[in-house]
Amino acid sequence: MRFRHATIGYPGNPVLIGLDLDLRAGERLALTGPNGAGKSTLIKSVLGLAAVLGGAVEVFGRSPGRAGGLCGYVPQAADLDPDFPVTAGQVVLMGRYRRTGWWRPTRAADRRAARAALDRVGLADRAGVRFGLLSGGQRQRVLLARAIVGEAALLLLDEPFNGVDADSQRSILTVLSELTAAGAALILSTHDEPLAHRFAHRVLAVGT
Ligand SMILES: Nc1ncnc2c1ncn2[C@@H]1O[C@H](COP(=O)(O)OP(=O)(O)OP(=O)(O)O)[C@@H](O)[C@H]1O
Repeated sequence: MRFRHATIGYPGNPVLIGLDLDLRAGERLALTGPNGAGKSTLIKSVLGLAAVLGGAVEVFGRSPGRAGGLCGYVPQAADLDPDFPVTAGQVVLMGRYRRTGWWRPTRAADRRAARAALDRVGLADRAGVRFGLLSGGQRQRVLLARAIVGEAALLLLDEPFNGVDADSQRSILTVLSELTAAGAALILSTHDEPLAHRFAHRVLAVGT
C-alpha cells in the first residue's frame, strides 16, 4: 500500500492532507489519535470508501477499492445492526462471497473454511448463535473470522478492541500476530496508545 502526498476525505471535506505512507507484507501499522482525527477515514480510503481528493493512493498496485478480496475489513462492531437475523457462522461465510459470489450456493470447502476460522478465534461452538446475541468481544472475533476466511493479504481493523473483554482482546491479538507472521499486512486504529506501541511495528498519530 502506498500513499503519496495524498489528500483523503469526502467531497468538500478533506480530512487528511499530504499523507505519505507505505506498508509492506507482514507489517503492522497502528493508527492513533483523538475522535474525529481521521483514523476511520484513512482505513476507508484504502477500501475506496473515502475519496482520494489529491495525490495518489495505490493498494496492491491498483486504485483503492479495486484490490477486491486482497483486503479484509473488520468494521467497528457498533456500526452493524445487532438485529440483523444471521448467525455467527453465516457472517463468517460472507467472507467467502468475493470468491464464490453471494448468489451461488456455498460449497462444502467454504463451510469447512468458515468453521476453521471460527475455531481459530475460539468460537467454534458459537456458529449457530445469532450474531446480535453475542457479546461485543465475540462479535468482534466473528468479524475477524470473516476477514480470515477471505484469506486477505491486507487486514484493516477499525477500533477492534472497543467494548472487547480482556480474553477476546488477547485472542484477537494472538491471531493477528500469527496472520502477520505469515505475511499479511495490517492496519488497526485504536485509542489505546500503549497497546498500539506494544503491538504495532509503526504507530501513526493521525491528525497531529
Ligand atoms: N461520510 C462522511 N462524509 C463527510 N464527512 C465525514 C464522513 N464520515 C466522517 N466524516 C468526517 O471526517 C472526519 C474524520 O472522521 P473519522 O471517522 O475518520 O475519525 P476517527 O479518527 O476515526 O474518529 P473516531 O475515533 O471517533 O472513530 C470527521 O470530521 C467526520 O465528521
